Amino acid sequence: MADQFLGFDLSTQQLKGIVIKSDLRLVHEAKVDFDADFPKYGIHKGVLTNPSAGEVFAPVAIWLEAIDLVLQRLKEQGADLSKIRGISGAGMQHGTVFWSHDAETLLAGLDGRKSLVEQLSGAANGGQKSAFSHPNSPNWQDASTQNQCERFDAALGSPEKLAQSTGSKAHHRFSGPQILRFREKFPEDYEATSRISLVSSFFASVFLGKVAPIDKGDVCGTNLWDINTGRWHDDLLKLTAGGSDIDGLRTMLGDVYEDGGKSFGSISPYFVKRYGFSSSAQIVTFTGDNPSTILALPLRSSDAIVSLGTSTTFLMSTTRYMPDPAYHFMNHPTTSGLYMFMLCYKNGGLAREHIRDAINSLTPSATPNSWDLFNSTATSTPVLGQENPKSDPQRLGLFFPRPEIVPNVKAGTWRFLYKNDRLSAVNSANDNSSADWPIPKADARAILESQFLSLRLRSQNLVEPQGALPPQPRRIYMVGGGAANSAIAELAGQVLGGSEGVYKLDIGGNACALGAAYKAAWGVQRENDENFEDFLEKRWNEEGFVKKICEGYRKGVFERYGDALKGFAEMEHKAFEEMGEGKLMDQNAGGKVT
Ligand SMILES: Nc1ncnc2c1ncn2[C@@H]1O[C@H](COP(=O)(O)OP(=O)(O)O)[C@@H](O)[C@H]1O
Ligand SMILES: O=C(CO)[C@@H](O)[C@H](O)COP(=O)(O)O
Repeated sequence: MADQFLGFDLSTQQLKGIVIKSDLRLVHEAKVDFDADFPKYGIHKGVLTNPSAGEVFAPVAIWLEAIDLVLQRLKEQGADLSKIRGISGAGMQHGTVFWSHDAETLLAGLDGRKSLVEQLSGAANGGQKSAFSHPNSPNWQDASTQNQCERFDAALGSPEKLAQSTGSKAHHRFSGPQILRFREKFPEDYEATSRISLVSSFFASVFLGKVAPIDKGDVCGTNLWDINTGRWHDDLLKLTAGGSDIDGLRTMLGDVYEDGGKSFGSISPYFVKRYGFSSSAQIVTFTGDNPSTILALPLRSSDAIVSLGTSTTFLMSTTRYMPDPAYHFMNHPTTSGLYMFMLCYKNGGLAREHIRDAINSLTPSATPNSWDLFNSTATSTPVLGQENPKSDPQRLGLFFPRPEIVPNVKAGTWRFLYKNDRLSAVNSANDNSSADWPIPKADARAILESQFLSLRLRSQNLVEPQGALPPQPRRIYMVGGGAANSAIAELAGQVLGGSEGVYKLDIGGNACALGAAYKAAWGVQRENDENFEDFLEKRWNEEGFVKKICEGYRKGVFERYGDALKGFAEMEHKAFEEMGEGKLMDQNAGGKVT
């Protein structure tokens, strides 16, 4: 019987499941789209919001329903789940799930004749016992914890010190500030909580039939884990637990294991009975979606991944731990001594969609949701909006329909013309078009340039000269929903460079789920102490697995975008002065030109 492995990606808007063989080739894939498949929850783009408090959250019940549905869809496609020897998954970073005191009993006693949601979610079983002390999981887009973040940053003395210890300054979405707010806002629910999971360990728990440990990469998204000592940070636990029951909180969070390929045990009998899994299928540590994505490719130093999902993230794997409040460092999910560098933006796919829709609305015959007009408008607009680079000002904009993470500013749109070291604001109101900045057409190129300039500004100290070329990534790999868009890839190459070019994965639609499936295969099949990189290298098929989309570095163009970084950083400072949250811009966003 040929062994197969199952990988999942539980992201903002979808759950994707893929089956691979031992040679890493894809056999089946299926997905569940939360808005389309579960309209009864009233969600939009996967979440519910309470804008007055900055809250963004998702009912955990949706994810339970999605697990049953995606497995059913895999089976309908002909997947033989009895062949699966290992399962791993990726949960969107950084969400938090609160289990009730009944959780372990309910997880252990799941009946294969009933659905997960019926048995685990109190709301769906007529208010009977629920496995959750709170029905919702704060989503990574949540911005309700500014107060708690300030207390976290202050707890160790400064954002720099917190970043030095935990890999990041305090972030709204991280579990530490979220748990602190949860305890203060819902004290009874906190009392009713037995264990706390991240989305990834919640997801592993369902498959395992008991609450699973948090992964060593994903735990770095809590502001509670000391990366240097490899332990929970007592001072930060104390702040979160309110100075009282630190050991209680430590128990709620559980142990974290060094081995990212560790099996936590065999699959829950629920899945054996209901879907025909083998009872020996192993549940291998589930990690965050970003750490999982870096496992989908044999990343070399100076390679970068740009993930264009609901969020935009920029990922690199590095041996250098250089924490800074501007970005995140996390433990590599499989390999000791390596770290994941990450930048994460809330205003990714949805911000681009706003401009796409505004452009489509100018043409009554345009197909709704089509990217064609957005793409042709972006690529036909000159670099930085300058017909004549010598005389025209640069067009620079920030497009944040949601509060942003980098920089930490409230929602807003800023458009500037930059010339002779001076920024002049134009058209901040979206309906106020002018010849200097025609709205929405000029926005198409400007938003892409803006998103990639921000990545370039903040990653410039991590990239190295490539031969005779200036410092830049070697390869840029595009992943996530937006990787299907060749115009976006083109702009990524123009702004960020990439001495070998811009690439995408050519196997299946989802790097993150592939990374999880590869980790499951490694966890089960590795021989002795074989590390993940060697395991992948042996099976990697460069021609079959990746595809070059376009050139990266373009002489002259790359340098013009380099010149634009100064005005871009000044623009961010202006936006921060107007709408920033928290302390100094340099501490919050690292928007410095070096
Ligand atoms: N052809 C395309 N061009 C640009 N963006 C796209 C395209 N197809 C999908 N997207 C974007 O991908 C986003 C979804 O990304 P995906 O990675 O699938 O989801 P998730 O955030 O749930 O992981 C959508 O919000 C959409 O903006
Ligand atoms: O890291 C973060 C948020 O902290 C994001 O990347 C989320 O993990 C969401 O991922 P997508 O839904 O955009 O794939």
